[in-house]
Amino acid sequence: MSAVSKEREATMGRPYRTMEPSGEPTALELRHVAKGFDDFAVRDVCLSVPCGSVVGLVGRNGAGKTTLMRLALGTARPDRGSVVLFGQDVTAAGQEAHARARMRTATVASVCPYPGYLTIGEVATVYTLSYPTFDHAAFEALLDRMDIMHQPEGAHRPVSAGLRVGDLSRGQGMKLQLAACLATGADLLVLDEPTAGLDPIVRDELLQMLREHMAAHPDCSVLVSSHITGDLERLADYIVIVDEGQVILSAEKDELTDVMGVARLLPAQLERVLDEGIVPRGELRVREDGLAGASEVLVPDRAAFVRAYPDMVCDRAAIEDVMRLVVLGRSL
Ligand SMILES: Nc1ncnc2c1ncn2[C@@H]1O[C@H](COP(=O)(O)OP(=O)(O)OP(=O)(O)O)[C@@H](O)[C@H]1O
Repeated sequence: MSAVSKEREATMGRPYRTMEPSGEPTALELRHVAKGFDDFAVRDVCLSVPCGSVVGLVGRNGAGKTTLMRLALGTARPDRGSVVLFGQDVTAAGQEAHARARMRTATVASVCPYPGYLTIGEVATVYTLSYPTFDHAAFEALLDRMDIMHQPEGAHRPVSAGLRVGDLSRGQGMKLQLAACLATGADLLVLDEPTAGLDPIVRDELLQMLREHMAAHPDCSVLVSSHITGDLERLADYIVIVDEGQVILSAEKDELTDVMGVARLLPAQLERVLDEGIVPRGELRVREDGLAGASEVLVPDRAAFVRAYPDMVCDRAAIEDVMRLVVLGRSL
């Protein structure tokens, strides 16, 4: 049996690389959080959102991303571990403390959660009740910019303030949510697939608004999940990959996209790489791609790999490549 096939038996789904806590201030930390359901469990998750950063959460369907967000927001309670919001352990401090810290967070859900009978004006009123900091003028300016409502000169109220949520398209509903979320002035935004099901133009508008908001509010922090990894490549400072309720990789985004690489190797080439040991053991993630027995190989340092093996093909890694290989590949 070759070294490759012997090693294949091990390691699917094991953590590949996780970051140590850096000691810098955080908006959110999950510390060794566990939560069990009948058929699913979150296991020993550590995750942090440094103040002023965007953390992108990725993973396949059912990996546990929404559950982690619910644990962060206090709509699910951990069985073990703690949730720390703005430096305070809200799990230990109880529900009231969590509710107070919660007022400094705002969310966007993947499906517009407001009842269809509410008008846009009533949505704004609900937000005003929940967030004393809610900025009406900013909300209306954002909606105006997104072509959901506009206020003709001399009119007392915007023409679409009476439009009902149920009459909005999916894209308009997501724009409405994001506008409301940004207008809260919250310190932590938790965005669960905010661009799912939107066309590229609307996605681009939403991402642009979010980037501008981050530029204008440098202390604002964001935890955002998405299956559209290209959006995260444009937005995120850190990437956290989740699988089967576990964090299997957390890293700076630039480390993934600028440092790692994906090599496409024939069996003899892979054997040579393994035999020579230039890449440390356990640092490669390998997956056969079915074409002529070749393998896709995630390498931790593309530049070093290309220097050592100039005859082999090694491309820049996209977040999607890293996720696929870390989740499905074997460690070698
Ligand atoms: N309250 C609950 N009771 C039982 N099971 C639950 C509950 N909440 C979540 N789960 C289970 O947890 C698992 C993870 O779900 P979750 O929504 O967190 O995944 P996800 O990564 O957000 O998935 P997707 O990308 O498809 O949205 C699923 O199997 C789901 O059925």
